Amino acid sequence: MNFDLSHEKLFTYLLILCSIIISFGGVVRTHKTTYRACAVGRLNMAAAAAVVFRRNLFPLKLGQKACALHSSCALRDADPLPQASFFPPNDATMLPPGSFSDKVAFVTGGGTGLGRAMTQGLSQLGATCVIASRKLEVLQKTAEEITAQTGNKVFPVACDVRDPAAVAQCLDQMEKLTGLPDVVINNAAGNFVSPSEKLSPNGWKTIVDIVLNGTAFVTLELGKRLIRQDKGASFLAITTIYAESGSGFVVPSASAKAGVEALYKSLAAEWGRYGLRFNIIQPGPIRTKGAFSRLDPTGAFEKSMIGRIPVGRLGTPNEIKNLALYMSSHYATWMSGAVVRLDGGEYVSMAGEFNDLRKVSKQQWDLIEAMIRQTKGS
Ligand SMILES: CC/C=C\C/C=C\C=C\C(=O)SCCNC(=O)CCNC(=O)[C@H](O)C(C)(C)COP(=O)(O)OP(=O)(O)OC[C@H]1O[C@@H](n2cnc3c(N)ncnc32)[C@H](O)[C@@H]1OP(=O)(O)O
Ligand SMILES: NC(=O)C1=CN([C@@H]2O[C@H](COP(=O)(O)OP(=O)(O)OC[C@H]3O[C@@H](n4cnc5c(N)ncnc54)[C@H](OP(=O)(O)O)[C@@H]3O)[C@@H](O)[C@H]2O)C=CC1
Repeated sequence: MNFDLSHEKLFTYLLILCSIIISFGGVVRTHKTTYRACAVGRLNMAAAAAVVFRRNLFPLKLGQKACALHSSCALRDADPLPQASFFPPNDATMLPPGSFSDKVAFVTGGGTGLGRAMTQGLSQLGATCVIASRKLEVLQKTAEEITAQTGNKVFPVACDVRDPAAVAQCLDQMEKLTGLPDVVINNAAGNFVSPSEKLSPNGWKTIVDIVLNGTAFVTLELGKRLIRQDKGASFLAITTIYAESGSGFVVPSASAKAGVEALYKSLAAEWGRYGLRFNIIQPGPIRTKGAFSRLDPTGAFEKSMIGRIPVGRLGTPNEIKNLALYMSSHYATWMSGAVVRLDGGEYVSMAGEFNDLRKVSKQQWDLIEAMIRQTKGS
């Protein structure tokens, strides 16, 4: 038998062996600690798998091997590009204090990630907020933290937006707590990367139910109630840049987000007469736990993602917050049916036929130019 134990392979086998030993070590310990130790072992296995996966996709250069021994290093955030120093994110809240005084805001998925940042901003500017999603404990923690920070009340309400009856109950609860909202942000979403040939009908349905049906249930139910009470409001939906282009490997999300955009543009046209306006933000990649754990779980793609963003870095939740606050505020009452892309230029950079020519060096350009000039008259 021919064992080809190159340094690379030996290293990988050792890593996996260590992980197995650690997880086995956990199992033979006392009954009470078994679960936690197994979980640690599983995490090590996952980290080892991530390292192996990433190394296969983007082989490490010599001298970087020691880094791969540590899982946190293997999954380390990718660095911004040099030009990012021209474009530092400004996380300060942009609108004047009190911009949302006496306003009520309803944010789905407001307990985490971008939803949390938008809720924090609305609350800081005076709004009373209601945040809704499935995990009440997560919502409660966020609500307590933001309320303590801003002094304005944030109410957590458990709600699975896939269930229209649960949505109606959640809005009943909201009406009792705060009355109907002035600002609605449909931010809740579900997503995962998967080859489409591996998608089950329920996998498809789960994403489309959260993203498209969930947004529709919340928007239609709230819209009807607002119309009945003759109350105006601003609706904002958070979609994504690939709602426009489509994208492989996230096909249910792309399809559902495109549906959300059609829903919002249609209602902007139909329900303006009731004092309701509808707008859309398409964010580019922003590091949140919810998104990155499902869309880049190994960390292998972050560097290439940053590489195609002209601004040279990922976005921040606060950048989305500032845009969302403006679009939801009384400074933007003439804005309806708008789709605003906030992505550091990633969309146009991926779309342009010749944009890869960025990689051509000065010397190569001299050569190319000479070749083109030679064609004169031919
Ligand atoms: C890197 C960033 C760059 C760009 C970002 C651009 C856009 C980002 C868009 C986003 O939306 S990011 C936000 C992501 N956040 C979330 O997804 C949070 C909520 N997600 C969840 O709760 C789960 O991930 C969920 C969506 C799977 C829903 O959880 P639930 O418990 O309701 O579902 P199940 O676990 O029961 O699964 C339902 C169904 O789906 C199949 N499935 C689940 N995961 C996968 C997978 N990875 N691959 C294939 N299929 C999957 C699962 O097997 C079930 O189907 P079956 O019943 O088995 O047929
Ligand atoms: N981060 C990014 O790079 C990008 C994000 N986006 C969009 O931004 C928005 C926020 O994403 P992000 O903050 O990154 O990710 P998160 O995973 O942190 O946010 C998703 C939120 O949706 C809630 N949610 C999921 N399923 C349901 C459900 N059935 N009912 C009610 N709430 C639900 C989750 O709460 P819970 O689990 O408690 O239900 C969670 O708070 C999403 O619309 C996403 O598509 C778009 C482009 C890029």
